[in-house]
Amino acid sequence: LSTRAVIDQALAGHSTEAMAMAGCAALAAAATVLGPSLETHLSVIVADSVAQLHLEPRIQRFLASVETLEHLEHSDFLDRVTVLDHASWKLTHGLWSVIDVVFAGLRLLLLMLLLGTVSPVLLPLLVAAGVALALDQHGQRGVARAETDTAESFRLQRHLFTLATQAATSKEIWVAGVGGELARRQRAAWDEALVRRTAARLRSAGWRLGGWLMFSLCFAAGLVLVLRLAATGQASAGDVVLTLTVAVALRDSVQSALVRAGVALNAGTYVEPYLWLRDYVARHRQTGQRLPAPAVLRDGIAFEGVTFTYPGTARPVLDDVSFHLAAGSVVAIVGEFGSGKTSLVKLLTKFYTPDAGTIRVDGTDLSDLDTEAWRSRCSAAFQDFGRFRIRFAETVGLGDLPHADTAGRLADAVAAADADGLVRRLPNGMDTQLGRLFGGVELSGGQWQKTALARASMRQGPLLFVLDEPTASLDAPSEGAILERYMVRARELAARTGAVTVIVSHRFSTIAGADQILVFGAGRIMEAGTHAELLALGGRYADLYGIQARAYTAN
Ligand SMILES: Nc1ncnc2c1ncn2[C@@H]1O[C@H](COP(=O)(O)OP(=O)(O)OP(=O)(O)O)[C@@H](O)[C@H]1O
Repeated sequence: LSTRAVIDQALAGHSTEAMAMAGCAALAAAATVLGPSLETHLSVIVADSVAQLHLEPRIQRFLASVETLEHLEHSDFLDRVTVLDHASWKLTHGLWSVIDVVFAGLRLLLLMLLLGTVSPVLLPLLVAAGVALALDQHGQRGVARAETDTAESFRLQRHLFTLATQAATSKEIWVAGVGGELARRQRAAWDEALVRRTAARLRSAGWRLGGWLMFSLCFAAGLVLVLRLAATGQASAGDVVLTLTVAVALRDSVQSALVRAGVALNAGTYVEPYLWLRDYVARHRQTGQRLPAPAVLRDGIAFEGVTFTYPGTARPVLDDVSFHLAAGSVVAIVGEFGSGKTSLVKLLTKFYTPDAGTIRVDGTDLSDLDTEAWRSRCSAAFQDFGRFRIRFAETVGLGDLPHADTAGRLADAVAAADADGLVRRLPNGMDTQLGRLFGGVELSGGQWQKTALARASMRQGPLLFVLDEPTASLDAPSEGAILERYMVRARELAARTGAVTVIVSHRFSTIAGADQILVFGAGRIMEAGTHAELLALGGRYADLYGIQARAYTAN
């Protein structure tokens, strides 16, 4: 507007007005340069703080508040988590772009009003710009769909990449010489995802190009019209300059609106999984009032006709299983690989719910107990134990967060896991940072297992103490020392809370002292009794025990 006024006033010989208008034009130009730069800085600051401080912890809290672990088997859940991985910044930045789009729209509207002051015939250009935007958004939606649809291939590619680059797995890959094959599979998974994503992006570019061409043609026609108006004296020289200036600004504005709309729409790719996840968690969070866990166990834990099948599979891994774990007892579970031992432990810790039958804790259905309250009375060391690369004291303290800083508790837990010698060898003792990734000390498999055992020994009053293959990565002297300590600990816990200690093991030497031994086979209990009773029975347990005993003797 100022530019048009400068030209028209100058041509009319009004130099003072022309100077004043030139000043206005300079101010407007300065604002145009400063505004976007300030906005960019502000958007980065806001996106960073919202993403890191609020969104990522929120997504983690979502995931942590699902009652069971069944969701980890659902591919639609995993697809969304894959899309959301590292996406919080993009999501926040994208949402900021929605504000940008609104302002870009207002700017477009203003430009069109300016054109309207030259001739109302130019106004339909706004419709042309709208159509161009709509075509662009249509293309972007296709890209978003392709990203969600190919999330599984993408996940496979990431998984294969991680396998090939992590120290633990790359050793096996190196020795087996399958690096090339894994790279080929990784490439195939990546290609599959990339082909669909690229096709969607090319289609999207086509829609964008088509829309922009259509708009450019309309604008060229408008410009011809203004020139003809000027030729017949119905428009001034200032009008022609205004139309040309707006032409350039309009082109930039439409392009910027398209880009911003693209970013905002891309945020939609992350908004959908985020909202889906939020709804999923709301549906699967524990609802209603549940019963507290008992203070002490008096009767014990009973499985009554329990059947369980993993989600998405057909065959039950536990099939109509019934048994009683007496309060205060040490129960060993043995059986062949894949016979359902760990699955049983997962049901006990409420990671899954049975399809049929009931698990009772002192007569109360486990599903009626408050999940968090029950888990807070469980201690467990799993065979696929976590390797938490933080300070040694912290990795142990995670087992009982309220007492993570209590030196006495930590020391007892370390002693229970026979890890005192390990701590003495660490350069900074309990304060040693673990993991080479963070400049700390890397532990061996057995040493990591000891940290898991120590973590599981932190709680002083569990009702259920689970040791799933507790000594699989340990040498014979450590195994002996640890089992001796855990037997003592089991008796102490039994006296304190009536706790049941469950030991899952393939090593029969580790379980001979148990009060009850359950022998599993194909998801059912084949035999049950004490070591002496089962040997006298001369069945499966006696066979397996005999094989192991002969192997030890031969060694
Ligand atoms: N998350 C899962 N989804 C589907 N099937 C599973 C899952 N976890 C285990 N299974 C299957 O359930 C069966 C029982 O597995 P489980 O881990 O309970 O056996 P296990 O007796 O503990 O075996 P191991 O001695 O090898 O540890 C196996 O056939 C296994 O393939």
